[in-house]
Amino acid sequence: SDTPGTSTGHRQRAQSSSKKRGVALDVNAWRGQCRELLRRMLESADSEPFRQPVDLFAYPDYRDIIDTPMDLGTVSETLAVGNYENPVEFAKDVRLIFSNSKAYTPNKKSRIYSMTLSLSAFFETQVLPIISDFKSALRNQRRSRQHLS
Ligand SMILES: COCCNC(=O)N1CCN(C(=O)c2ccco2)CC1
Repeated sequence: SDTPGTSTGHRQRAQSSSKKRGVALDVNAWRGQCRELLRRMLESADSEPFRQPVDLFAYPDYRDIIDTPMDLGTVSETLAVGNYENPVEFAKDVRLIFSNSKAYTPNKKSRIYSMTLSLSAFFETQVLPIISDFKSALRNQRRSRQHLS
């Protein structure tokens, strides 16, 4: 229950504080969060077919069907060298891995495709808060910069 008689008054808000609603709105937090999400995906057995590019000698028709190959190793490298500007770009590449698998699979009961389904279900639950926290941080940053202009 509220402490009786407490007044909120005119609390001084530290200018530099970017904390709102208890969430540290850090526009750069997404990168470490995505790196950690990738690490957890790579430790899962379900990611085994998706850690490296597809072997075109093992799957000679792969490029007849798939225009833009993608794999978790490539995503990790792109993230590490700073070539994603935000978590939405990162998620787009990871989702490409799953859509490629769905497009290539000869049937929906294939073992590798079933691994895609469980890995993507895990990914989507984990990436959602990373993207929404980033978008909040961006709104907060623009709001605080706007009053400076
Ligand atoms: C050990 O991993 C080597 C690289 N990966 C690889 O060769 N793959 C993964 C991608 N892929 C499929 O998504 C698929 C769907 C149905 C059958 O395959 C084709 C096979």
